[in-house]
Order: sequence, then C-alpha cells, then structure tokens
Amino acid sequence: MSKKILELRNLKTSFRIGEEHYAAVDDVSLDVHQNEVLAIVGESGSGKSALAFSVMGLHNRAKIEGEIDFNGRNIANLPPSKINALRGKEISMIFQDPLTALNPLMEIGRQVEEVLLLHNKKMSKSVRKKYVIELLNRVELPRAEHVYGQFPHELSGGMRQRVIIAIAIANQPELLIADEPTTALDATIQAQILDLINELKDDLDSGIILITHDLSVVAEMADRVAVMYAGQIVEIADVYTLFKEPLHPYTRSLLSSVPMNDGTQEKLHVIQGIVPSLQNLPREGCRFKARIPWIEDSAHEDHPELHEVKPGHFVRCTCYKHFYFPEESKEDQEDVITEG
Ligand SMILES: Nc1ncnc2c1ncn2[C@@H]1O[C@H](COP(=O)(O)OP(=O)(O)OP(=O)(O)O)[C@@H](O)[C@H]1O
Repeated sequence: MSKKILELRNLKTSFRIGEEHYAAVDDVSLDVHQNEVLAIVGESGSGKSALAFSVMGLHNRAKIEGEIDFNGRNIANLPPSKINALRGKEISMIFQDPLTALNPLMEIGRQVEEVLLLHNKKMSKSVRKKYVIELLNRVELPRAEHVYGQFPHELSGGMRQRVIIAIAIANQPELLIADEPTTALDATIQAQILDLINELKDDLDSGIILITHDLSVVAEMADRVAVMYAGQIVEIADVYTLFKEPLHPYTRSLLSSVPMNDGTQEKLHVIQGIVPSLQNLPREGCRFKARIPWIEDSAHEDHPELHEVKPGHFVRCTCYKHFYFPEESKEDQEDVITEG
C-alpha cells in the first residue's frame, strides 16, 4: 500500500456547552494514504465537519484529545504559527460553499496569489502571475487570463468552485480535505468537479478526505469509506465491500434509504428518528440502538468496539449480526445470515 499520510488515533473533539464539554468526534481512529480517497459519510450532525476542522486546526475553542499524526508528526493542538505553516501548504481544504469561501471584493488572481505568498514569499510577481494562470488553466477554467482579473460574483457557481480548488492545490498539498465539495452545484457541474478532483489526486499524488452525505458521490470517488454516526466510526471498508456487503445497521439503513438503479430494492427504507443533538448523544452502549428499537437489547454490546470482520473491514457493535429491517421478517434475515 502507498505511504500513510495521516493517522488519527483516538481523536476526540469536544465543544463546551454551558459547564460541560461534549464530544462531537469521539474516539476516532483512521488512516489516509497517498493517492487514495477516503470518504466519510453520515447524516447531518454525525461529526464529519468537526473531524475535518480538527485535522485543519480550525477549531478555536474545541478541546482536542488523541493524536493527529501527519507524516509521522502529531499536529493536534499545535500553536497557531505552526499549524498556519502547514495549512494551505501541506494540508488544504475545499469548502462546501465557494461564494462564502471567496472574498467578494478581491480579484480571483489575487486571491490565488495570496495563498502562494503565504508559503513562498520569494516568488517574483511575474512568476507568481504566470503560475496562477497555469493553475486556473489546470482547473479547466476557460479564458484563465480573463478570470484572473474577475471578481467572484462574475463567475458561475461551478467556476467559483474551480477557483476554490485552484487555491487548495496552489501549494501542492499532500492531504486535501473536501467538505461536501459539490453540494451547492447542479448535477452536471457536480460530475465535472468530481472528475477534476479525481484527476488532481493522481497528478499531485495526494491523499483526499472526501466528506459527503451523498452515496452516489462515494460510489464514484472513494477507495475506502468510513461511516460516521453520532461522533463515532461505525463501519469502515473499501468502497466495493461497503456497497456489496454492508454490515452495520446504520450503513445498511443509509444504503436502503437511497434508490439504487439495479432493481434490487422493492421499497426504500426510512431511518427512524434523527441524529440526537450533541448534548443528547447516547454515550453508553450502542449509539444507534434507539433508532432500531425492534432489535433486542441483548444484540448490542455494552461497550461497542470496532471488530475487524475481514481484513480492512471493521464494524462497531455486535448488533449487526442480529439486524433486520422491520419490513422483512426476522426469520428471512436469519436465513440470509445462515446461508451467508
Ligand atoms: N463549534 C461548535 N460548538 C458546539 N457544537 C458544535 C460546534 N460545531 C459542531 N457542533 C456540533 O457537533 C455535532 C457534529 O457537527 P458537524 O458539523 O461535525 O456534523 P456534520 O456531520 O459535519 O454535519 P453536516 O453534514 O450538517 O455538516 C453537531 O451536533 C453540531 O451541532
């Protein structure tokens, strides 16, 4: 396998609410390798962005525990000067909404130049301009020289997202974090932006963390997938295994709640309830238990752990062995498990 770039070990990110700290990311361990896309999926509020922001060192007031090893160096809780030296250079982020991520009053070219200047003060003005135009061409912006002098409001949503990507790759980062990079775009543009991110991964040899709630984006882009629920990873596997043999009840519910084009689904499953708020997250036992109340209590572990069921395929809690959808009968499900 290619070189490991990022290793999270028991990462815990907590926010203070009133007198207490509450963990939005709770004991997360995972790796990202060079030239791979690790997708992190989960419903809104599951802790995906809190995880990404922890790696980027963007939380001002959160308590970060555990390790964030980037190329063998623990970057959790680095002082601002040290994390600023990494951010935008070795690790960079593509944000969800290009309009809010860009400065409306500054020309595009200058915005890309700013990030170059942060990390390379010696580059002359003319070389910088040439490089920025190359970057704008690289992200396939038509008439890059013209775009250089334009303002964000003069560009379409897709073009603005290409600018954001140019800024993110300007210093050839080893790790790119893309947080819902296509959510704000329509379907055709979405596909083009995903293609571009894929090409860049190969060009730059970077590792990519792709945060999304869209399973079609996962299927299209990811090499491996981590499924997050209530701050924890509940399943992690390569993309093929995850779609073909999902195990955790949450993963199975997510996959059954979206239409597949292979005609295998008779009807869509509706996941009961919602992700609880941070203060109300269950901290004891299986966190998904309340959303599958038809499964017997004894199916769950008291202290659910990630079990490696096959090399590289991990699932949390033993409840996966006993899970069935309410629309199926329990006996049908047990037949499947026995045959499997
Ligand atoms: N700065 C903060 N202070 C307090 N609570 C926070 C803060 N940031 C996030 N949270 C809470 O942490 C939990 C996880 O939020 P997070 O934004 O990471 O979820 P997410 O999976 O990225 O959701 P989305 O897909 O909506 O972005 C939520 O309950 C959220 O309200």
